[in-house]
Amino acid sequence: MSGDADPSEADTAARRAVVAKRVDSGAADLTEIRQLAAAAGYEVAGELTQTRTEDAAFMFGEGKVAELRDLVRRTGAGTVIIDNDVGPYQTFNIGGELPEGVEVVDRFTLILEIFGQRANTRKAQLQVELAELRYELPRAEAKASLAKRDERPGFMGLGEYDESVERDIKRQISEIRDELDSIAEKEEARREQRRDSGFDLVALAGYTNAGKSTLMRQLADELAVDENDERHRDLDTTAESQDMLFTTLGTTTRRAEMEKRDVLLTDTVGFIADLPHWLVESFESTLDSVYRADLVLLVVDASESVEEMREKLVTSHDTLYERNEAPIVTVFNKIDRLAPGELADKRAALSGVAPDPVAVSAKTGAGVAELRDRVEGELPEWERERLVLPVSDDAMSLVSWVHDHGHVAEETYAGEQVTLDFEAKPSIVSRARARAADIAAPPTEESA
Ligand SMILES: Nc1nc2c(ncn2[C@@H]2O[C@H](COP(=O)(O)OP(=O)(O)OP(=O)(O)O)[C@@H](O)[C@H]2O)c(=O)[nH]1
Ligand SMILES: [Mg+2]
Repeated sequence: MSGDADPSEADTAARRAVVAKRVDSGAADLTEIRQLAAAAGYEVAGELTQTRTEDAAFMFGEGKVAELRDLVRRTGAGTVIIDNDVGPYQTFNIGGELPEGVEVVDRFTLILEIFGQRANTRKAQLQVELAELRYELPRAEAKASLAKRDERPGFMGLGEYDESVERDIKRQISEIRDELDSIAEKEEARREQRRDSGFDLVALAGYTNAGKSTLMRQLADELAVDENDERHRDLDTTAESQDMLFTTLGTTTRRAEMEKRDVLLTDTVGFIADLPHWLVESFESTLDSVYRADLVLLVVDASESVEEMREKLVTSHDTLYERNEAPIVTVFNKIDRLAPGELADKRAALSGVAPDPVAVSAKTGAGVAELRDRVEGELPEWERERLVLPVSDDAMSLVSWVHDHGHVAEETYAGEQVTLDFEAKPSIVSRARARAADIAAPPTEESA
């Protein structure tokens, strides 16, 4: 290609990619990396796999790298995406063997690229920046120490690296952490406030593409409760959601319609297997709404094979295991895509990792009513209380407060008295009792 190709053509070439993967043994599976590449907006023009032990210099064997170069030439790809943890020197070396200007991207930079494109809130942007810096840090360290020891004079061709680069990265990391901490504190305060108002907090969790956002639309009211909602095209019921990984990056909260309980439902970022710790940690607070929920709905795509479902369930449980405090209900989604009998077989095969799952189709709405019942059944128990109050303005305001924060079974008026029979969270019941006591025997001037 000539150097002065028109920019849009150059752009198309850059988005055309070859995907490659090396495994130590067995056959390399490119399904996921292809999906990730598509999610980042690449067009996959070729693929290459190799089964062998890792080559220190090139990741692949040298012959394979030559094959890769030919494939890149043939397809006119501008990017090579490698589904391995490629070291900084390996990236540099592979790049040196490829036609001029071809970029080498590894699995993690690809995921970061997707996150970067989807980050539409301050928090998500900070998290992406943090992950990028944490990816960069060990590379800057390696470059700095190499430059210092002057072992590889030619290495400076990569750019001038010294310790100030490293120091700068560390300073930026600590600034971003501080800002993320203060965002997390505000979110925690908001969660507590919502709990105090009688809401139960339910979080949707699960592997990316399981159908969490689609299920959210089935369960939620029209009313949005988060200020950044309008930026989530996810929630737009008219938008046809795509079969894509990581469509949701931030979290969104909406009220869900339940029989008795007032539920706030939060949609979250999807899990994915094999993420390096620095990436998981950068997005940790995204999962706070899962860890701190009253109930977690763990959504899995039941149209996948039993093996895939098991692997994803295990990944999800691993992610939840350490920090999660809430009970978990497993939801088998996409049952509209199952053959007769398939659901029963899968239930049986997965009973060890998913005891008693609820089966739904977020698309058709099948099973969603059962899911609502199950959510109400699994939420922490409410307390029952009966209050008898003299009819007054204060009593009426308490009655409407109880309606807002709990479920009133009976409200009867007899003479000058109102009897209120209701259920609510224990904390709500005790506040109602205290207010009722004040109404029955108003505090005197001195004690007020
Ligand atoms: N056939 C069928 N497709 C579904 C169902 N639920 C979701 N989908 C499709 O599955 C794809 C992913 O759905 P999403 O709701 O975006 O998945 P998600 O879990 O929010 O994904 P991330 O936001 O990437 O974590 C979309 O193409 C949906 O239309 C279902 O019950 N049946
Ligand atoms: Mg989603």
